[in-house]
Amino acid sequence: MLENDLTTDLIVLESHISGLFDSIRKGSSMLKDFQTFEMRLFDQSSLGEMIRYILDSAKAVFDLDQVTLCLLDESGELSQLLAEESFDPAHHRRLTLLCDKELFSVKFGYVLHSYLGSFVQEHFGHFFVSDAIPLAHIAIIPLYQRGEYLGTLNLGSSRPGRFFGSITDDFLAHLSMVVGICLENRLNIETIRRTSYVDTLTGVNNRRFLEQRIGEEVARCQRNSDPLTCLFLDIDHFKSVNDKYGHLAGDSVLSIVAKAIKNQLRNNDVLARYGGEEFVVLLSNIDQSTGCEIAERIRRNVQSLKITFSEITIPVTLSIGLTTYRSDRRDPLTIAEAASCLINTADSALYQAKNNGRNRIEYHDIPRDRPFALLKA
Ligand SMILES: Nc1nc2c(ncn2[C@@H]2O[C@H](COP(=O)(O)OP(=O)(O)OP(=O)(O)O)[C@@H](O)[C@H]2O)c(=O)[nH]1
Repeated sequence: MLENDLTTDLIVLESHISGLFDSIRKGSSMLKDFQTFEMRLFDQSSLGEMIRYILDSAKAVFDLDQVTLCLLDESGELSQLLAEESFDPAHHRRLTLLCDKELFSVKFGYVLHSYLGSFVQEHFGHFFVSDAIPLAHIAIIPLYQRGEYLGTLNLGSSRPGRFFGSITDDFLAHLSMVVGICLENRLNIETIRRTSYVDTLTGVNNRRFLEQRIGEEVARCQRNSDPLTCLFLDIDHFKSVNDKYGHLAGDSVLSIVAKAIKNQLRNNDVLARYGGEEFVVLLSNIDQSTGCEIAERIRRNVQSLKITFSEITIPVTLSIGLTTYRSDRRDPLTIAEAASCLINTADSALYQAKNNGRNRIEYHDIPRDRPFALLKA
């Protein structure tokens, strides 16, 4: 009798131990998956990739039926950064961006603590996509970074009781922290990258950006045998604007002229402040005659600007030099040579426009020989 009882106890104990080992194995395999997820998350090279990775991979790694993200985007910065990557949030239903803090608060409520529990459509429906697998249990985890509320990460499972227990609480708190840090870190990197290419006074791109993009534009033009037109633009007698009206007035003129030039261009054209009162424009797939029309349109538009500073009207004109590059398959220039050619030839055309009286455009052909080695200093 006693022997039977002992045997039964032993079997129960063995089964407990085996269950315990199972949970340890499961826990350790989950920990490993989570570490891999974390490492890959840190490794994503753009904001769009990171969001895609969270939405797609978290679902598989944590064996879930739905993962969604709701992010607060008050300044519109997130939308803009994603647009630059051609990531259209409208095509990603599991990502919600809300720019209105009030609306975020009304629609989502400020989720200050994680919610782990049953899915109730009327309360939590807006956090998830409705036409997917029906959800039974959900975790809504707030994302913070340095006290700033970023939004929520929302996990859904069709299994009742999927998110349960103190280990889950700790795990979700850790997940929330990691996702929050990664998102903010990526946002900071993208913001620094963007601002390092933007001229702070005029808001257009700077010379560093041009030097990077010109190679890409030349390569594209060589690949597709398309023309590439380059405009070199310089405000006439700008020194006397500063001398007569003051440096602040000069700054204002620079900024207004930059915007006026930009308004005459397509979205994908490159406009950069090259330095001082000089700007460079790259028009991809634009030939000489259309390039001259665009340059003339810019010149006329700037001449007709009514720029006032402290109630004084400041007359402003531009001189523009331009050139068009077409790659020659028989004697192709290297990308660096073609880039130098474009800038130097447009600059020499600008020099002629200045000599010929200013407030005019001049076109120069790219020279046939190869005299150019460096970008204009
Ligand atoms: N206000 C202001 N002035 C600047 C800035 N950068 C350069 N300048 C001024 O731009 C002026 C350029 O003068 P110049 O190169 O002599 O040319 P210009 O007077 O425009 O004469 P032309 O080009 O020959 O028509 C200089 O006085 C610079 O100090 C800036 O960011 N703000």
